[in-house]
Amino acid sequence: MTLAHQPSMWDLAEQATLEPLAGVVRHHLGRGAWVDHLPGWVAGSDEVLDVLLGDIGWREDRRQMYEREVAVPRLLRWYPGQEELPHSLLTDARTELNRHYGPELGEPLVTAGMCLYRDGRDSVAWHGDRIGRGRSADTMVAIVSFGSPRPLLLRPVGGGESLRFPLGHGDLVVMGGSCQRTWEHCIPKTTKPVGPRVSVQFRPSGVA
Ligand SMILES: O=C(O)CCC(=O)C(=O)O
Ligand SMILES: [Fe+2]
Repeated sequence: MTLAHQPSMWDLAEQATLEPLAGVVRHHLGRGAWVDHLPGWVAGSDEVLDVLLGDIGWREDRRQMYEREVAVPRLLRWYPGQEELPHSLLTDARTELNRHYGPELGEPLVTAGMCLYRDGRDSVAWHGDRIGRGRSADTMVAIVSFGSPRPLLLRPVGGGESLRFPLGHGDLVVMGGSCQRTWEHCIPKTTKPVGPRVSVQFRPSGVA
């Protein structure tokens, strides 16, 4: 007799699941922007992180910076709507987000953009997701975080005090309303010793 095909207690305990989205809390930022935050949306996220940190086709992007071409300080993986996501939990997450936000958004979240922050030197600078319709129309960007906690900072376009949303393993944050036009967001670098973090961003098609 072999035990090889029996699920162990460990496997059972590690199954990733989604908590009810009803627990999400909305923060109105002003200027028609809001952020929904649900820490611990995904329970048992370790197995999802394991898959995301594997060989799923991460690539380094390069950008022109003045005279020089430099590496963007994070790895990227883009899933157009038709490509199967690397873990079924992520497919379920998109379905649940669409069930919850569909009536308010009026269209589905389709694409999944992923960022891998290898350590505290990786980051994303202040920006709004304004490629496509985010430039001119209200939209939503839903982000699920896996791995080491990193804060998402938001500040009003044109200046003002910044807000800080800690994003830990399994946490959900949704930026909605005018957020991409009237506010900017970033993931700052840190000198603290942090492990890798993967963010999965769901967006409607035509928003990036
Ligand atoms: O990693 C995050 O949570 C944010 C990523 C982001 O803002 C972007 O890729 O547009
Ligand atoms: Fe962004």
